[in-house]
Amino acid sequence: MNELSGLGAIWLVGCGNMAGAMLRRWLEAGLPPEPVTVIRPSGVAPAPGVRTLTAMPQGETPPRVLMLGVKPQKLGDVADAVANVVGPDTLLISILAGTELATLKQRFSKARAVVRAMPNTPVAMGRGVVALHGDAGARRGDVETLMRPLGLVEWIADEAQFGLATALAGSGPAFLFRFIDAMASAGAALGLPAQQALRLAVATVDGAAGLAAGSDETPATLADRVASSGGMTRKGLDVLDEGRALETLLVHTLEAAERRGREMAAETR
Ligand SMILES: NC(=O)C1=CN([C@@H]2O[C@H](COP(=O)(O)OP(=O)(O)OC[C@H]3O[C@@H](n4cnc5c(N)ncnc54)[C@H](O)[C@@H]3O)[C@@H](O)[C@H]2O)C=CC1
Ligand SMILES: O=C(O)[C@@H]1CCC=N1
Repeated sequence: MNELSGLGAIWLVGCGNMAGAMLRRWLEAGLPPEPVTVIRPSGVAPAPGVRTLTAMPQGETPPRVLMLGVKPQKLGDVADAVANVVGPDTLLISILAGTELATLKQRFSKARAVVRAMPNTPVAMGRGVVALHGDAGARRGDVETLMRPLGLVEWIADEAQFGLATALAGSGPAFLFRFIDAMASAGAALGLPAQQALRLAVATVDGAAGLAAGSDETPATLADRVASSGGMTRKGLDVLDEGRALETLLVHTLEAAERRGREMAAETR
């Protein structure tokens, strides 16, 4: 039996881009659709066989797993209905950026365990990242069973670092998409046909990421291997490295995202 099929009833409250990507991957990885209930305003099933409702079911056994997948700004809209359906056997997982564990525990005090999960969109391919924080207790194994098919799973022990992990890995795909665009635009600005530059940029980032992921060498060593002595690449690296230009830009980028996470934590407290 697939490990995912033993998890019991799973309810997803909100199923847009992110929760939808997680669900697609779970189904692909062997989660049967029958135990899944999706609660979403459209009532449109995100996948065949998944029970899809426009409002929280009433009078049913509390789910074993309930995942909150709405925007943080919508937490207040769904919180009372969710609090009414969680039970002492429910593992509550929140993918809301910013919203703190203490806020979730206070709102959903009946839940057996409360965990924050921060996925990113490549989970749709099983090549994402899921950062986790919380007191899963005896349900830790269930959390890991659920998240493992999505990609790299990392527990973040200190919640103070969860916002940074969110900025790096949760928001990270967006920053990399910008990087791909910037590489392509630079190539086009200097004379390559735009579509060809984009194809080259996407394939280069894909291949380089695969090489970094599959290698025991550090990215710095891999970069040195590309940069032949006295060759072209070193001159390009010198531009990125001058005054730590790229690193400084990324520090500012992560800081800005993390700062917004802290604001959202306060807004949902
Ligand atoms: N998009 C991303 O890459 C990531 C998003 N997140 C988190 O995931 C959550 C959702 O983000 P997205 O999927 O991007 O947004 P989204 O807007 O695509 O999804 C939110 C869904 O919630 C539904 N919804 C709104 N009100 C509802 C209600 N009262 N009851 C049930 N469902 C309701 C909407 O119809 C929508 O489908 C956010 O809290 C965000 O912080 C976390 C990690 C990455
Ligand atoms: O932008 C956001 O708030 C969420 C968190 C990580 C990715 N999307």
